[in-house]
Amino acid sequence: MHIHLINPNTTAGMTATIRDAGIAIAASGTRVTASQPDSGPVSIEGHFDEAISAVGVTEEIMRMDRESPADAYVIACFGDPGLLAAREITRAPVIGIAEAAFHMAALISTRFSVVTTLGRTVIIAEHLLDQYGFSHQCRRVRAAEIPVLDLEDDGDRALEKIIEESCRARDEDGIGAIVLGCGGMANLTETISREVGLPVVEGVTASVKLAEALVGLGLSTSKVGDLAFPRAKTFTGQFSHLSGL
Ligand SMILES: O=C(O)C[C@H]1NC(=O)NC1=O
Repeated sequence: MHIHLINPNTTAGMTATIRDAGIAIAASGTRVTASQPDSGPVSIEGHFDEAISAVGVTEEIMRMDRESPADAYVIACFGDPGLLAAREITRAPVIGIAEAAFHMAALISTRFSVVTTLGRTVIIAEHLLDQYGFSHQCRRVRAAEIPVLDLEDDGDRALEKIIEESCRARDEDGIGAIVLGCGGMANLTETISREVGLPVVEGVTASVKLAEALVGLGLSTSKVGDLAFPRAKTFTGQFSHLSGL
């Protein structure tokens, strides 16, 4: 099977980190590819960045479905930008890394905390916890206070701060697991788990395994109701190419 990972920000180095983590966890019969939009924010650190990146996510899925259809798609940003829109435009399963990580964490612990990047994005994870129905199991969404691209540009310091915040969560939150709140943390799972002494759930790898399960079960996105393909209509301006889809 073919799983395609989409990094919604436009930083190729982070796409490579995401891709390598996906390849490492994939089953022997699974081919993992990855891409990022040509246009959009180099990092996603708030509501505005999320909104802009959602267009790039849907464009990437439409491009792949035209050129090299995947059996499943993963949106590899912890805000799950464009998730439902993406599910409308393809038959393949589409998994957001936050939703996947919450499900996996809930299967191995009764309480978990999330450690993400900047404090201003905490509310985004809190909104998703509420939307997906995991608020009662998540004790707290914490921020290591690192800009997203520090994961690429200042990795050692970023890792140190993520571990520090994860240890505070372990000591203060009464939890059994940690969820990593950024696609760019996809290569840090084992190190953080070893240093903190708790199971660590990371969304990219969780998504790949969930995608394998869905495809293996022969399940795809329902085209009945709200996730049916969009109603054909005229689009104007920079989106005119979407007319009549
Ligand atoms: O929301 C965040 O802090 C993390 C999110 N931003 C990004 O560019 N990739 C992500 O996973």
